[in-house]
Amino acid sequence: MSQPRWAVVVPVKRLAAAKSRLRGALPGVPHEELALALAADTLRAVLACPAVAEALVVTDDTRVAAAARAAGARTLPDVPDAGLNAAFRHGAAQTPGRWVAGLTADLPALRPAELADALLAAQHGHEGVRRFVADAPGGGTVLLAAPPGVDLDPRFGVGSAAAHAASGALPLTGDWPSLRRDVDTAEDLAAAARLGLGPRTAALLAAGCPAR
Ligand SMILES: Nc1nc2c(ncn2[C@@H]2O[C@H](COP(=O)(O)OP(=O)(O)OP(=O)(O)O)[C@@H](O)[C@H]2O)c(=O)[nH]1
Ligand SMILES: C=C(OP(=O)(O)O)C(=O)O
Repeated sequence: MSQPRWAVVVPVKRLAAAKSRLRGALPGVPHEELALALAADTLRAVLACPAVAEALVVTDDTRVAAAARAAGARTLPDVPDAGLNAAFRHGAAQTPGRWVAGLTADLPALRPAELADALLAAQHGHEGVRRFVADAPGGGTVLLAAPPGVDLDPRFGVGSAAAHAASGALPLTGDWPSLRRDVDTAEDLAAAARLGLGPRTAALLAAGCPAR
């Protein structure tokens, strides 16, 4: 049987408001450039992943949308003032009958092979059940996956790993350091740099004064 190929929904907040906890992490680098680089490197890995048929970027940011389309993604505007989970639902609604995953856009060290491995793991073992990958600290979620015909039902936000588990999703337990390494703070950025950053974020780190 050939492997199903996934639709991956990647929401990105407006750059001026995004990644507020990272503001000032790279002195000399405009914050919006850093927020854009994180999303661009995440998307680059998604589009390079052999398990992915389509990336859908949900954003109201014109720079993000232009960069996403140039990279080969489809784009959709946000649901006005509805937040992150509405963005995931909006994207997932465009992919009826498909294997669909929601992924946060703050994974600048993401390796396509780790994403492929996690998506493969999500396809096996538990028919008709949503699966999720917790972030490295364990409280958050980086990936939520649903089989065809199953509502993605995203519960991202503070404590989302527990919220996803409570809603019936099962955790995926693979060792995927680059997938689990979301970047919210300067310390997270330093940890992602130790794993190896994508080119856009790496270039900014080289230009700025990196967090230690
Ligand atoms: N489209 C869209 N994406 C969002 C929204 N809120 C968060 N995101 C994205 O969801 C992902 C995870 O969110 P967070 O880690 O909380 O990122 P954030 O809200 O930009 O960061 P902070 O301001 O530090 O909380 C990031 O890739 C954000 O760009 C939203 O309202 N709409
Ligand atoms: C939105 C989330 O990300 P973070 O906790 O990194 O803000 C989440 O983990 O559900």
